[in-house]
Amino acid sequence: MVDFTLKPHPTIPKPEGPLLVCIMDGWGVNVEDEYNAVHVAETPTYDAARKVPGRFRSILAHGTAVGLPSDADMGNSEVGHNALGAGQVIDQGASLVDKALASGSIYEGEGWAHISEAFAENTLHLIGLLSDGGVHSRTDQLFALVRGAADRGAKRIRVHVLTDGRDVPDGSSVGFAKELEAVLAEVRGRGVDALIASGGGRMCVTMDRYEADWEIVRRGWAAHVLGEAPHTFPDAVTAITTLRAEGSADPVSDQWLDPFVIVGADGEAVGPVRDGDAVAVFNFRADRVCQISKAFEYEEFAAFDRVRWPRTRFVGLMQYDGDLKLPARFLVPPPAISGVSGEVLARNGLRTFACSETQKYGHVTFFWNGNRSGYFDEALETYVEVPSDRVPFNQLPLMKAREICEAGKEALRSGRYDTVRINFANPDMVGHTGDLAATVEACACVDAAVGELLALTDELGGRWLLTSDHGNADDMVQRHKKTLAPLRDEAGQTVALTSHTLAPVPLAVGGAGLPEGVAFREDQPKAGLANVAATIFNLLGYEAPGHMEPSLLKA
Ligand SMILES: O=C(O)[C@@H](CO)OP(=O)(O)O
Ligand SMILES: [Mn+2]
Ligand SMILES: [Mn+2]
Repeated sequence: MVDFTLKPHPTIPKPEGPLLVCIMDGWGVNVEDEYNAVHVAETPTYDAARKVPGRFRSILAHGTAVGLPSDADMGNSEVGHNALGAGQVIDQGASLVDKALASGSIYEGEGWAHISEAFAENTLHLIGLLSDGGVHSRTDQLFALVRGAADRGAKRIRVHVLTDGRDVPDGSSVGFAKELEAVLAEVRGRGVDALIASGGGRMCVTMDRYEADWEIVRRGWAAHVLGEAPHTFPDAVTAITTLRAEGSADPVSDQWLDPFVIVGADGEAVGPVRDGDAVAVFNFRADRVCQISKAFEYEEFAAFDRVRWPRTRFVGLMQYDGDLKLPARFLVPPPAISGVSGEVLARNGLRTFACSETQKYGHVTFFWNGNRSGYFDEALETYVEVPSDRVPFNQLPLMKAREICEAGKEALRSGRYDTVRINFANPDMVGHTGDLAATVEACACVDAAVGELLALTDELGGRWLLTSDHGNADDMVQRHKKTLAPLRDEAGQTVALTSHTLAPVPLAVGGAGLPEGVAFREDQPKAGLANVAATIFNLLGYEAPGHMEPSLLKA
């Protein structure tokens, strides 16, 4: 049972001004070389914070420290914000799916029973991100599901693939498509009619998030469900290699492949979705599959014209939104995240302001609150979303940092909030483009905006905590596994790294209202993101709640 009562801290008094909590998304602490955009950028705010003895350290943001299956797993926004907001290390989706596959329990639940009703007479469609990145999905889990369905009576399987190049190297989607083809050939050998049916790049097709651009989802619906796309191909490997060479994005990459449909010798799409079919989304992470789930599941739906809405047996690999019960049926129960800091604050009458731009809006609200889409107490909380641009973000590395900064300042000045929580998306979203120069600019923009927020917090006699959710901008080049030397292509150019990194992230505290003796303790060298929530309670003048990982402050 969670005890929600907050007790005053014995030595740290409540602050006179507000507490600013600032997340610089994708800002890691890493080797300081020319490929580290954080290091290359002009960052006077960050540099000053780093110099204060006892008030700067790094914390772990990847692997088992944040509930991922292994320490080879890079961190990501979902697990990062879950850990930051909950103050607990929670077994995350990827781990839960691994366990359910290993024990076979995935085949015993209501979700599997629901889809397996369609196996004898209809088609099972599997839709999701095709890579081993482990952020949204993993190919080994997809392959297990294909084989598991074939073993359990599925007669016809169609896979709809979203190419990655963001959590894994650009160009790797060809290899993943080949691996999937081999698994499908294997089950065809057992008499199952199994094919890849459609696909497209994850940033262009289906995997929009937080309703940034429904057109992305509409393109996916057209390809997966209606069997319609601007490009048709006889197979997925041909589709991906051809579109990589000739697609319409500039530059074309796995992330931005146009939608495509696989057609048979007769020119007909091999796998549109029909009434009575089963559809399973095989991503475990929620944000980028909520919208496609709504399109399948909701009878009332106005986001785009579906043209045709097949009545399907729909499941998610997990339930993606517990408040919305979306989707109603799922293969693996999602992590139970309770006693999160947002709820503790609300139950104690403390007032919260949270803000980011669309791309990260759900990160500082939904993920922060343990995957809950609503408020704990609307009277005490204000959430503000600044609409994101709809361009590849290296074109506009400033993104919405100015608008977010202004919204944050207004909230700080208003005196209406005990905590003001801000996420700056730039280092992460620009880092994912692989464009080093633009990412350097992104880091500088964020540093400047953070500088203004810290200065105002000081002026108001407040306190601040500066951190991140995982690395990204801190390493922008793919490296030789052993020597760590940058990889180069045939032309001698270094090969960009578009993914997150395994780097730890900064944690800095300060503010004119922070009593002098407050500093980080030295006995928690392995601390991670889950230690931040308790630290925040201390900064607010309270003892850390007992169910959370310990605070990192001594006072
Ligand atoms: O863009 C995303 O979906 C992921 C990377 O796959 O990034 P983040 O975890 O930072 O949201
Ligand atoms: Mn992130
Ligand atoms: Mn990211």
